[in-house]
Amino acid sequence: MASIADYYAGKSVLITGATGFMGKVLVEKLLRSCPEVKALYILVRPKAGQSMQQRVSDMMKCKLFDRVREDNPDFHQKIIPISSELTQPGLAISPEDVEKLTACINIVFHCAATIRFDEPLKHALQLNVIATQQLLSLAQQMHHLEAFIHISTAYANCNRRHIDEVIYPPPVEPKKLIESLEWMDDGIVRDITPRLISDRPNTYTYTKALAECVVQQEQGKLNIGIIRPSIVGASWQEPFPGWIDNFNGPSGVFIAAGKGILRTMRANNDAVADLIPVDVVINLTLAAGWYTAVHRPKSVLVYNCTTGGINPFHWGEIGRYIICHHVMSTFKRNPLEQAFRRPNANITSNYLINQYWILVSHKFPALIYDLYLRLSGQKPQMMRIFNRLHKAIGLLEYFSSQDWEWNSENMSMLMSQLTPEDRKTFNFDVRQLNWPEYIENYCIGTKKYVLNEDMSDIPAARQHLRKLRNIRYTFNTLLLVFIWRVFIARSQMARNIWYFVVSLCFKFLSYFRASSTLTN
Ligand SMILES: CCCCCCCCCCCCCCCCCC(=O)SCCNC(=O)CCNC(=O)[C@H](O)C(C)(C)COP(=O)(O)OP(=O)(O)OC[C@H]1O[C@@H](n2cnc3c(N)ncnc32)[C@H](O)[C@@H]1OP(=O)(O)O
Ligand SMILES: NC(=O)C1=CN([C@@H]2O[C@H](COP(=O)(O)OP(=O)(O)OC[C@H]3O[C@@H](n4cnc5c(N)ncnc54)[C@H](OP(=O)(O)O)[C@@H]3O)[C@@H](O)[C@H]2O)C=CC1
Repeated sequence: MASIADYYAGKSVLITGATGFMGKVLVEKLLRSCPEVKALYILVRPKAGQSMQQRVSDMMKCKLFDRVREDNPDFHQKIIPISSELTQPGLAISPEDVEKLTACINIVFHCAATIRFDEPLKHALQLNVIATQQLLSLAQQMHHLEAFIHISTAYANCNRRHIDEVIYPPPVEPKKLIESLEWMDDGIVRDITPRLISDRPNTYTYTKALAECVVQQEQGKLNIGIIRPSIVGASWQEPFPGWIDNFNGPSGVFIAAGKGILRTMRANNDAVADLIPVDVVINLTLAAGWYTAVHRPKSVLVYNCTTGGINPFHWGEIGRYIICHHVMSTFKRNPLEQAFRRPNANITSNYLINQYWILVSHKFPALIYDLYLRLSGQKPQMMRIFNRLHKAIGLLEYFSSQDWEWNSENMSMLMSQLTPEDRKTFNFDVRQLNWPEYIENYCIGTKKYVLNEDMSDIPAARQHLRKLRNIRYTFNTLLLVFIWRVFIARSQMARNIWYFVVSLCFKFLSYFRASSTLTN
């Protein structure tokens, strides 16, 4: 049977979401490990005043593509950007481009989505559901399409505890919801959103569940695979360890902890922290594309792409071993620049303890720092930063406080279908993942690739941490002296204890002085 790289040789691939975190890794891996691929058509929109061309050329300059650039400096010739805004009718693809795509595309990878947890329902529905529907109808017109791979999320059905590799009945018929929301104004939609999403935590997981249902309904004659990754983190091995480019999920938490801002977070110690490295997800996605095209399964195959059932790692372990020994020591060895305080974070499942630490370790220092900023004529900002952090952490806590069990038989089945060579090139065997090492590289990756901090500035960052330690010692000493003074002034007993301790110290001192004079 042809290897994965052989299969992709000469093929034209369509990718949505190629400018995003996972899309970029997908493009890079295809170019590097399937160098004979014919062309990658990527749907891109202009954004933030940048044209489509500008965005794509910026993307190709990214460090992620260093290895590909080394192998083939002309790799950009294989990338063909197609202007598209997925929220528009017909995905806003020009008729000429539609003709081009329908004539040549062999495989589609649909990665684009809004992954914001606080996205208004109408917009999340537009992008995650309606755009998927439109892309499927475009795919139906493609003359040479062999496989359509849809990226979903392992949390699409997070209202269940045990999640099989099946498409569950939708919470509501997607077409009916689309029709109903069409005539409702944004205010009404906002009011009914909590009732609609019901036992799901946000519009993201809700619309991703609806999208899976749409994929099933619109399957027609297409060969479809659905990939459901859990919490996608930095790369494990490829193209180099620790590559990450965003603040989503754990990355933002690690950065906030490394900056000494985040000191406490609520998580269930015994729950599985189902992180999955981005290169694992992409390797599985490419293998699934190959399998779907070659084996043409009759029904949609779903791949739960998770680690919990295979190589579990718990939030408690993160707290005890990783946070204490790795996140903090990693950041102390390779500290982030301009930290607010020395990194030191704890996770707890107890609501009240967490609230206590939020007050003592978040709000109180923020208040003092803002006071200092005000007094020195600057604009206060720390409280605002903490309010945003609390909002973000509040949205993540749903996922760190509960446990899910995913069946991942299709992932194992797919692995068994690969040649030994492909198993190495497209490795998604998470049994080999060493968590402490992975988390360490992840933290360094956030420093290098998200914050773009220079590793040569580490001595200055360490110096800054020492300065923060001295500030803390001075502050704690002053606080102690102040409390003691207040206490002494008010209590005769405290005064007596104080005089007793001082006279004891004097006695010891004179004893040692006398004994040292004797021995001399
Ligand atoms: C203590 C120990 C720790 C132990 C580890 C615990 C880890 C727990 C993690 C649990 C993760 C669970 C994730 C579950 C994932 C489900 C999987 C998926 O399918 S889906 C995938 C998962 N999906 C998600 O994860 C999405 C979740 N995120 C959201 O939904 C939103 O970001 C938000 C609502 C949280 C905040 O919205 P909003 O307030 O509007 O803020 P914006 O976003 O608009 O950002 C504004 C600006 O701030 C910047 N910036 C951001 N963070 C930081 C930072 N830490 N620092 C510095 N800067 C930061 C940002 O770059 C931006 O800059 P610019 O571009 O303007 O220049
Ligand atoms: N990250 C994670 O932890 C997880 C992600 N997933 C799934 O993986 C997929 C990729 O996620 P990820 O890469 O992290 O997400 P990103 O937010 O990094 O990327 C989203 C991509 O979608 C594109 N996009 C968004 N809106 C539009 C639009 N209106 N028109 C055209 N393109 C648009 C973005 O383009 P632009 O650059 O123009 O904004 C970007 O390329 C998603 O389907 C997500 O649900 C699943 C599980 C976990």
